[in-house]
Amino acid sequence: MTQSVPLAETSGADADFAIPELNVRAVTVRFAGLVALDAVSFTVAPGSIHAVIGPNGAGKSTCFNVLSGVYKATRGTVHLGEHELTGLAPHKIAELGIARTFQNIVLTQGTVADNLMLGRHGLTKAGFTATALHLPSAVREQRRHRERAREIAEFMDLGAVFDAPVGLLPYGVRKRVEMARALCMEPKVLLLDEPVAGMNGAERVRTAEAIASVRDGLGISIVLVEHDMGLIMRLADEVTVLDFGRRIASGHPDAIRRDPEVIRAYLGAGEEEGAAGEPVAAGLAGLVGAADEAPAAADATPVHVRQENEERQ
Ligand SMILES: Nc1ncnc2c1ncn2[C@@H]1O[C@H](COP(=O)(O)OP(=O)(O)OP(=O)(O)O)[C@@H](O)[C@H]1O
Repeated sequence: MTQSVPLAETSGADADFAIPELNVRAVTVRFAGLVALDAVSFTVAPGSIHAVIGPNGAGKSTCFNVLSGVYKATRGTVHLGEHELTGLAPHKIAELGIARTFQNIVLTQGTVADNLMLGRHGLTKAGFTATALHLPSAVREQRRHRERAREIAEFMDLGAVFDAPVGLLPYGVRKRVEMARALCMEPKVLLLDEPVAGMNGAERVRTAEAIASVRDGLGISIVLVEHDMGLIMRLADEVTVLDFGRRIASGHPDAIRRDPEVIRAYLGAGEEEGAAGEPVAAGLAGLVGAADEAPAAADATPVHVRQENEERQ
């Protein structure tokens, strides 16, 4: 993950590939009587890692589902640059440049190459008949997509397993394949839903490096939902904190981890008064940079995920 690859494989399309701001404005989502998101706003700066965090049930997944078109906002708007995404179908949103990975989907079928080529599907121009008949234009196009998929695999440190069956790879590598598949869509914004959930310490370090490389090497914006606070504090350029569907804080990770309302939301009201705030301050400060060294001891990963991690180690 040290080399850089061009932002887009399309020649002469650089203007189209300028990374725009992602603007979420006053988005509300209601499920019957429940307000899962309550007028939430935030902006993802081009080429930044923007984390959306919050306790269980805060509305993080709902937010992701709105951004990717799985859920429709009851109110509010989402724009990617000049394009309004509000209410568009997921495939339209993907076409406009938003790709996502899922928390619980880990690929097991086919080779790494097969999976990455699935990510190229939306960019393939040759129709079904041309492809089935192996017409020269279709063959050329497939070859070009495969070369690009290999480039992305190498960027994600997957070059050595490009032709390997995904099902035989370790869990952490499969999760990286999933991220590479999303990158094969040539997105402008990558939505990562709990990318290190269920990983052991070494896998987390590798994945954190991969995420940083995507920002630093490709310049793509990343929106990250993750419970691992060490990873968030280390990687994120900006953090939006949700609690009961409301945005309670937004800003640089250093400011977020000292924000009294964030501390209250995570650790419970009243605790920050104990011992001049030291236990709380120490607890949150301990999260910073802790994910890589001692993820189970110091992060805010939910208990069930920690147990999975321990079983894997
Ligand atoms: N499809 C749905 N129908 C009804 N309620 C829903 C639906 N999806 C989410 N909710 C509710 O909306 C609220 C926010 O849920 P959401 O899954 O977005 O939270 P979260 O922050 O992602 O939580 P977690 O960290 O546990 O994944 C919760 O009260 C949840 O029960």
